[in-house]
Amino acid sequence: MSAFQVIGGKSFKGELKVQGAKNEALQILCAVLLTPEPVIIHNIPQIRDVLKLIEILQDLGVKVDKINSHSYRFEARNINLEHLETPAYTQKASALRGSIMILGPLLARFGKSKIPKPGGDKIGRRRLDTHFLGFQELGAKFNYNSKTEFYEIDATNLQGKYILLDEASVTGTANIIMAAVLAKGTTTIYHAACEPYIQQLCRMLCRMGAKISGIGSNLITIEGVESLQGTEHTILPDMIEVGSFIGLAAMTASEITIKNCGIEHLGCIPRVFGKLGIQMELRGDDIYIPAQEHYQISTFIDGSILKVDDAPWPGFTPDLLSIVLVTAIQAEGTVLIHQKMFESRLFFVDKLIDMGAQIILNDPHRATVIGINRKYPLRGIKMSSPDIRAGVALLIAALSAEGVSIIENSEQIDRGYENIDGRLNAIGAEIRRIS
Ligand SMILES: CC(=O)N[C@H]1[C@@H](OP(=O)(O)OP(=O)(O)OC[C@H]2O[C@@H](n3ccc(=O)[nH]c3=O)[C@H](O)[C@@H]2O)O[C@H](CO)[C@@H](O)[C@@H]1O
Ligand SMILES: C=C(OP(=O)(O)O)C(=O)O
Repeated sequence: MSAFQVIGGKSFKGELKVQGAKNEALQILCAVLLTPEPVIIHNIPQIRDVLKLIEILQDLGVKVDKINSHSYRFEARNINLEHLETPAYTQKASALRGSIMILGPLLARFGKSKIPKPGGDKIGRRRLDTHFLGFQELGAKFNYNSKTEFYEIDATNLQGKYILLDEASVTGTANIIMAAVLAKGTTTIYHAACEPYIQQLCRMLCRMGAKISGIGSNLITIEGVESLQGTEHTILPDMIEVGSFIGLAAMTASEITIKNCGIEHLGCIPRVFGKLGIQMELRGDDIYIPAQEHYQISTFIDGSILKVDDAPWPGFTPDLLSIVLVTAIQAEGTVLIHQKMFESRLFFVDKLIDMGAQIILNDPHRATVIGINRKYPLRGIKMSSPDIRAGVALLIAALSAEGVSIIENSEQIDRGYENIDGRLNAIGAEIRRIS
């Protein structure tokens, strides 16, 4: 287990370049399985989850060539489905959440697939019903082996259909789209997730020859085609990283320019951080954040306490609530954070309270932050990162705190943030990897 040692209490100045989006990369990488032709992908973040998924593809027989630091060429011509029966597959596929999205493409192209219970953040129950109910609607047979904890699907002939999704699941929508592009006839998916990364997946599939309409809405129509061809695709900047850097700048009173943010794809993210009183200037595709000693949380129009909650896109992403929460600690004012989607994502506030933050955990879904308005700094402590976003929230808290903090289980942070220590140290942070 590795750890970060953080010497906090400093402000930074400089530029941070946003990496390619983790959650888009996981979808796009799975889509290379849909064609025997080469697919070139640019802006692939070099993070643990993505590199693990690339390994799984390689193990399945995909030819992978690294073109440069963030671009790869994939060719899924010879796929070895027997690999799905090996212990190596079980071990690797159960290590991350995104592996679930190889199911749709394998089902579409080869008529069968299986996967162990996927991993990912331990942030509460994460059901997969939407994925399998969708595959079943397309005519697949589904079996869950509770002994081996394997989900298995089989289909000789996928047939397009009207599908009303159980919930607007992001990976569920991606999986069903990828199964439907090669199905016979027309599939209509209603209550589809519609975030920018799903839009990116659809656009890439259309370049490969798929026929998809309704992109960007929650009603997607897909006319199945016989086969797909190769393409070239560039992954968008990671919106969760953009939000994380906005929070970091505010908490540490730093002057930071966040480069290449993909502003048009950020939805309400800048506005939500704006409600915490953080000033931002949009400069082309960059966000400039001046050093701010003081930022004040706004209230609702009637003067009542601000609430920030998550919702499927275009609502506010649940992945940034931990960052909003930590950022509010040094603001003036009060905010209620309501994490509706996940049950166990707010427990990390215990550590923030140990550091001196004024937070009440109302229940597993809600926490009230009473901003301390820099009356005193947080103090460094030893803690452990429970998930990617709580990990980064703790890192932000540690960078703002007086003294030394240790963040154990820093692999969690590496799952989603590329060389975070190197990039933050380059603008003045003091983060050291220890084991
Ligand atoms: C690899 C990947 O892309 N992971 C993201 C993906 O996970 P993932 O696709 O696994 O998440 P889902 O969209 O399926 O659902 C997330 C959670 O929200 C609940 N839910 C979902 C939709 C809804 O309308 N109501 C509701 O309560 C689900 O039951 C589940 O507990 O989307 C999540 C929600 O944006 C993000 O946190 C994850 O980072
Ligand atoms: C919850 C997340 O990831 P995953 O779905 O991969 O666990 C996340 O990126 O915040």
